[in-house]
Amino acid sequence: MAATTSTASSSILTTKKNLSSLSLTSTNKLPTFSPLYTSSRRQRFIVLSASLNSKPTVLVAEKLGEAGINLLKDFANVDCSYNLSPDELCTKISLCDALIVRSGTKVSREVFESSGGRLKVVGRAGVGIDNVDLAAATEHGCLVVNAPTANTIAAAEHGIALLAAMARNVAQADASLKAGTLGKWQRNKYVGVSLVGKTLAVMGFGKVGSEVARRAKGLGMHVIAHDPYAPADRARAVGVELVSFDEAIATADFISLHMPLTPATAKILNDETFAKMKKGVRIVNVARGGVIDEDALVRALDAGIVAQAALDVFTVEPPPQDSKLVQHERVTVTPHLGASTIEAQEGVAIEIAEAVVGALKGELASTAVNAPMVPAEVLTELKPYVVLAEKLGRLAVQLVSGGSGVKDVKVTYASSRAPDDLDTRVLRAMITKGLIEPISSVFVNLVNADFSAKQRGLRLSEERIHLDGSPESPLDSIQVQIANVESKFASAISETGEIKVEGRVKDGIPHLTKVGSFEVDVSLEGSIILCRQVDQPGMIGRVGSVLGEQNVNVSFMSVGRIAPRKQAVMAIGVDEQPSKETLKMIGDIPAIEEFVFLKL
Ligand SMILES: NC(=O)c1ccc[n+]([C@@H]2O[C@H](COP(=O)([O-])OP(=O)(O)OC[C@H]3O[C@@H](n4cnc5c(N)ncnc54)[C@H](O)[C@@H]3O)[C@@H](O)[C@H]2O)c1
Ligand SMILES: O=C(O)[C@H](O)COP(=O)(O)O
Repeated sequence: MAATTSTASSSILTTKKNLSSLSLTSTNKLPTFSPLYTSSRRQRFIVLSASLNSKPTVLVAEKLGEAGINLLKDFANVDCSYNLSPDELCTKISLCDALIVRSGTKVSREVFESSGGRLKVVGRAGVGIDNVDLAAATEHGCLVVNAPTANTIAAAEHGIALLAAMARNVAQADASLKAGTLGKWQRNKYVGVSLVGKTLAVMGFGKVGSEVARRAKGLGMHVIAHDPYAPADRARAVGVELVSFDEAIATADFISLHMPLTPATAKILNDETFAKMKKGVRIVNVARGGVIDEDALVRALDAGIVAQAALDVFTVEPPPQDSKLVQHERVTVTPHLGASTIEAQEGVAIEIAEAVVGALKGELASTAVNAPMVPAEVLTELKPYVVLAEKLGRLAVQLVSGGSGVKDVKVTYASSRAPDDLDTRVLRAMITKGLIEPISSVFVNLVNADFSAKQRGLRLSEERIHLDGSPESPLDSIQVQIANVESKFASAISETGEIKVEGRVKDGIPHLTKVGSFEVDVSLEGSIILCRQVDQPGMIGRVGSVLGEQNVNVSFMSVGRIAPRKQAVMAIGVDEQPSKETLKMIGDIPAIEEFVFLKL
């Protein structure tokens, strides 16, 4: 097994890679829904341990399409409670496993804190997740999923509708004509501007922005776009030139906003940027109100820099009745209707219901927002290694003697695969779970593993050893070492002074293959007793008969020794937890120098 040691070690604290999702494992605190790991041969990544008739509860806090509600009802108890106050939401949430919202509900830190750990998934029936406190969700191990595609066309169509309506004063002329006895036939007042040949700057060339661009080109407009992250080939495919922010705003006759609201985009249109625009520019916003400084927009309208604006979204929704912006004669407004078509709402409802049900079942969510997506085929391949990783973490931490804080953990993956071909994020998260859960009441899952480690001051570094050989299986072995601690089983300390456990997957079953410097081979099912003894005939029989007499079923036994008749470590897999008396009887066998019982 010629090995070339390579690749960087990465710290769990400093890595930029997000954690991968998403085992919805839980503590036993949940009365209705409690997915747990199983160590049976028919192992699934996640199983639901709730009794068959106890369904999870999903709170739908804003109107959701019928098809989505029906999908949810097939799997869960569904509570449709619309227009809850923040306090009512916080009260209800402690009884819910999942929450579904649109943009009208603030899912604040208080909501996660009030859930008492029961809330496992927040589903945003739409794109924007700026109303969900993502940091709080992650800290509470709550997965956030959205429905990013089903309302794209509706939003793009609404953008085009506002663009055309604004250019031709449709809303203003309509209001004027209908204004009761004062209604006027004002043909001269509402002369508009043409779209054809005008330059439209699409700010944010993502899903909605590119669909708006496509449609605007169909209207004969010259379309440019600004998006620092958009690939050039996507823009080329639509026939759009990507330009800088300053060029976009300085050359556009029309500006259409399609970026998310982030700290970088908040109030991106402000006094300074309005001043750089062409006099008479027209602005459409179907993205988020917060990307415009609304007071600055009123000033720019009054100064004649901005001729007109058409807004579907506002910093505060609904905006105040007396908002100067909403009441402005040259501003067209709609109450956040971008996604509100029958078709889009049915689509969004189905998309989010499927994502939430999938997440509650413990399946991978492809629309996870606060956890990276791991392709299903990668996860399928890694499944037994995921179990191995968690169990090695559990074993290693149980070997630490009480009082010594676990801070420095090194994980070594030996693999014939190239580093780029092996995504270890899931494994790292599961080792973290294994390390933390046996010594705390914290519930660790793939969403909050990095955060939980950081909170406890746990530094986990990773190293890859590249092996020669066929890269057919993803990993040869995983080794977990805990430095700067003492062990309650001295033989677990390696030559270099760390607690060391190593494991492999054999025929799909995780095995413990090394403890300290001793080679062992015991399948990681049930629990394990490790004994150190002076190697001599009859030891297996003696320990085996104590366990047999006490009705403890032995599933596996293996002895690793330095040399014949020298010290040896015996690893015994047991199905049941031996009583204290049984363990004492093992300890009393004269040749046994030390032993430890470890729960998997
Ligand atoms: N009014 C509505 O009802 C409605 C409906 C759907 C979407 N939206 C909103 O529209 C926006 C776009 O949605 P989407 O589905 O196209 O999202 P998307 O993620 O597909 O696209 C957003 C694009 O913005 C780009 N971007 C990020 N920062 C930027 C910056 N500083 N400058 C320029 N571009 C930047 C991203 O690279 C991305 O390409 C979101 O804010 C979403 O919430 C509103
Ligand atoms: O981000 C979105 O998906 C849109 O703003 C739609 O929001 P809504 O679901 O509240 O209509």
